Amino acid sequence: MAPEVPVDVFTGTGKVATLNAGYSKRAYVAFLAGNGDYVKGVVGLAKGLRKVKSAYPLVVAILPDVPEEHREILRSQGCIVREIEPIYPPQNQIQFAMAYYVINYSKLRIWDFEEYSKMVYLDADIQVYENIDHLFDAPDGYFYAVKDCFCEKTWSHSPQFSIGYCQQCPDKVTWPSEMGSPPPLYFNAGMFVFEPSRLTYESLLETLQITPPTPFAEQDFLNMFFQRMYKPIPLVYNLVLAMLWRHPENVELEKVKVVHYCAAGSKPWRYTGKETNMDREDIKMLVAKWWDIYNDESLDFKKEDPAEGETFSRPSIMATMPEPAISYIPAPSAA
Ligand SMILES: O=c1ccn([C@@H]2O[C@H](COP(=O)(O)OP(=O)(O)O[C@H]3O[C@H](CO)[C@H](O)[C@H](O)[C@H]3O)[C@@H](O)[C@H]2O)c(=O)[nH]1
Ligand SMILES: O[C@H]1[C@H](O)[C@@H](O)[C@H](O)[C@@H](O)[C@H]1O
Ligand SMILES: [Mn+2]
Repeated sequence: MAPEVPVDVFTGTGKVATLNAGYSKRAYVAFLAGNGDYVKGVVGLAKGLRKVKSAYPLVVAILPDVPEEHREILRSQGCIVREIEPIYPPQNQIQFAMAYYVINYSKLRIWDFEEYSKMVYLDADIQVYENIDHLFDAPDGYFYAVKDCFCEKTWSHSPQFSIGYCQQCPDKVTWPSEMGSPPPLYFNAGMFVFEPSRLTYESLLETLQITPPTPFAEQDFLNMFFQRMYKPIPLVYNLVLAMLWRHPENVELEKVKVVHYCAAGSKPWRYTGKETNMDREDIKMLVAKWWDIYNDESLDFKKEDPAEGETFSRPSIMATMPEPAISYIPAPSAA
């Protein structure tokens, strides 16, 4: 039997392992496609990680269609920019929404980043408000992520939604026995802890080629692939905003460490306040909080900043290293 995850790993009270010998083998990783405004999300994230004094660098896996100007912005914010090749869905499966699938499946390339032993993946529309470096100390051999919520319209294609079942409150509407066994736990793939590995990477790509695309693209795929290794972690590590109005009884907002601006209309850099639920006070507060970090010039990366010592000088050195030359086929526009 695999060992249980020690509870204290997720309390966040433990010491941050800054001078850990394995330090250089740990990193956060985000993903960027296209020439649009998601680059703002990654910049915000880089500054947010700096604000909470994260000891580990932020690697950004980018598709070839990210313009040089945006790559430069990322480097100037201390990010390690790594170009990846696009991953296409299995042939003949998809006539429409191709860009959507290419964007999302390409994320699987991060399993190939074998120079890191452990990584924490974060979507560009995520912000980190408290240090989460202790997640790297979680035992190896598992896939850690936060359970998703099935209550938003984005889930209307699913049997869960059709009967009003959500794993966030599994006793409210119980799973009817005539529908078979209840669905396995399902995570949101905007944040997860994983171990890059060439073997896993190859198996992911191979399996993808025989897996028909489904509405939540790589999120559905990863849920299937890692079903048996999946360990849920507390929702403070990825607050999917819809939790605020769908399951307020499960949320203690002041304890939340990581916010995922994934609800329709909630991306801070596109926020207008007009969409459903976007006029809520908690949402306005969280959007303002994101902008405070984004606009805070004191959080801009300073190459020569000695105050941060070993833990920050290393990312700066790596950030100035040339990218490895990788050949690629052009990606479709991510618009
Ligand atoms: O034009 C784009 C679109 C997306 N992205 C990247 O792709 C990520 C996923 O897109 P969103 O964050 O907009 O989408 P959601 O949060 O609604 O996505 C959720 O569902 C997706 C699949 O449906 C993925 O699984 C994603 O990780 C999960 O959080 C972004 O954060 C960003 O890193 C870009 O770089 N450019
Ligand atoms: O990844 C998706 C997406 O982010 C949606 O916005 C959200 O409603 C879903 O719960 C999630 O699974
Ligand atoms: Mn997202």
